[in-house]
Amino acid sequence: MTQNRVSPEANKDKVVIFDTTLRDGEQSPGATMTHDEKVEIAEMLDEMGVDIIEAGFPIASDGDFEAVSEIARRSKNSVICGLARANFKDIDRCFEAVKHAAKPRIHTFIGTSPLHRAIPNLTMDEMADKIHETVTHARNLCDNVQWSPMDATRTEWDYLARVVEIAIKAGATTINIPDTVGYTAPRESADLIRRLIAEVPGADAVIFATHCHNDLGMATANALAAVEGGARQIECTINGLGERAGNTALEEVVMALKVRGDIMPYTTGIETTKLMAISRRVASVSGFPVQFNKAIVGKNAFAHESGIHQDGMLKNAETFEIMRPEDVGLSETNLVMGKHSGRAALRSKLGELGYELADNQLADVFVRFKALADRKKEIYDDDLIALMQDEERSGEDRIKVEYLRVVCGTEGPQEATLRLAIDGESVSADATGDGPVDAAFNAVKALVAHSARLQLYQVSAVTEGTDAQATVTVRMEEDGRIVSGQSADTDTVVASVRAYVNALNRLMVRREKSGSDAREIRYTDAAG
Ligand SMILES: CC(=O)SCCNC(=O)CCNC(=O)[C@H](O)C(C)(C)COP(=O)(O)OP(=O)(O)OC[C@H]1O[C@@H](n2cnc3c(N)ncnc32)[C@H](O)[C@@H]1OP(=O)(O)O
Ligand SMILES: CC(C)C(=O)C(=O)O
Ligand SMILES: [Mg+2]
Repeated sequence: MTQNRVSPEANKDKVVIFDTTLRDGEQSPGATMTHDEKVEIAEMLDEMGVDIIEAGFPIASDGDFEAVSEIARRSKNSVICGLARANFKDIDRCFEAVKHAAKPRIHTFIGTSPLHRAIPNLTMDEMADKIHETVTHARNLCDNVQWSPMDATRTEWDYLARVVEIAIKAGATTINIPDTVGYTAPRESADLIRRLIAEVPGADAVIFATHCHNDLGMATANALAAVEGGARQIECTINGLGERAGNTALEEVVMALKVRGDIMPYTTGIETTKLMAISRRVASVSGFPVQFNKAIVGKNAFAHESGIHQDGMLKNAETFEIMRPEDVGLSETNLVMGKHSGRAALRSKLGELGYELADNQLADVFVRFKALADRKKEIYDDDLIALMQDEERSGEDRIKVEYLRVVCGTEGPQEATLRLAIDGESVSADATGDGPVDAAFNAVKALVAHSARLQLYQVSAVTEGTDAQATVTVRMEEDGRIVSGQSADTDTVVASVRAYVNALNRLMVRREKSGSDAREIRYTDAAG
């Protein structure tokens, strides 16, 4: 493959990492991030060496446009890309946002498979013309243009080859081949890219990219197979976040290329020691916890419990570990934290976990840390992460939990007394319910009436033991807006109410963004 004009970093040995956590990742129902959260994640991606950040879909909303623009303005090394449909209005809006970056990219797409061609009701020829005129338009604005035939893996070969050639002739510099519905399999993925590169005129002048979804659990395998076939850009997300079952996970492809360089001799520019910190941050802001057995970044990815494994690990870690935990950012040192620890140890431990705090922030966190240490004998890394996440979530909130008391036992109904501060004003309510969580949630509803429906209530223990903190995730939907809230506490009911209130705070932000009255208080029986 010859070197690409606008991606000089891409060459036959280097795989360009294109992160779409802030665009495809954010399309996961409930994974909406705030403006500030997106800017922060983009800065982390830039610092860890991601080549291209797809920062959003600028035409989708003013909020998306502002976020892409600010990410573009702040970008240091990464190319900043925005998504646009195949029309001039989307493309112009996209360029307006990404043009602030030192290295902007427009990514325009259209569904080319028979199923997707039927939606706009275009003939093959009409769609081919549209592709030519929209890619030409994008290229007239920006010298870095990516084009995607959505649902490429279910598009007829002849038509796919034809439209890829049209896009290249019109000036696309990267051709992305999306497996939009996670339908392909590794051998097919490799063959498709190989054949496009071999048979489409002009293919050797552009970079081919792969964008895989995980519907059949093959997103990582398909992306790596595409690289074997000649793709030199992998589109992926942190923690594999994304539509339905998600996208290829960035941490998986990057570590697979690093660990198996013997059979896949390609490099990436990713600083892998930053993987854990960004994974935790994305889990926190998206409200999507990482599954315990997730490759690379799951809680159990480097944990060994059974005797034979522990014995092997003690004698030689390579017996049961193919990568070193420190290579993905897990700490080597083991500072034991508890009620006797001071600020210096706390600062050092939080630094290892990816949190750099100013003195005043440390002072606040220290108070909460001591309160937790009074209730819990040992404070594990996960406890500290949960505490930090709680601290960040409650910062700007309009509704705060001040006091909760619940009476529960064998004889129902259970009773809850709750005091909230809403915009600084304290309000209280008593409520009953079928169980302590139901009673407490009814008290929240009595104070902050709303029509959002509870979609998910999930509790998991952060660590072991009966004094473990519980992490609670609450997901709610109102008028098509889906929001998630999370919290952790040694008291499950307290964590539940804080998670519920966290979701309500996010709902208010979403209402503000969409122009509806954020203060509007509505009560319907459908609530919860
Ligand atoms: C596989 C993917 O990930 S594709 C990206 C998916 N991401 C998103 O959709 C998130 C952001 N989307 C949005 O906010 C909204 O859908 C908007 C603002 C883009 C459009 O909203 P609306 O104008 O209300 O349209 P709506 O969402 O109902 O339907 C999509 C429209 O886009 C058209 N469309 C879809 N893809 C394309 C495309 N690639 N090129 C041109 N038009 C397209 C559809 O035909 C439909 O057109 P119609 O309104 O004339 O029937
Ligand atoms: C917009 C495109 C690249 C996409 O996300 C998909 O096809 O999955
Ligand atoms: Mg996708």
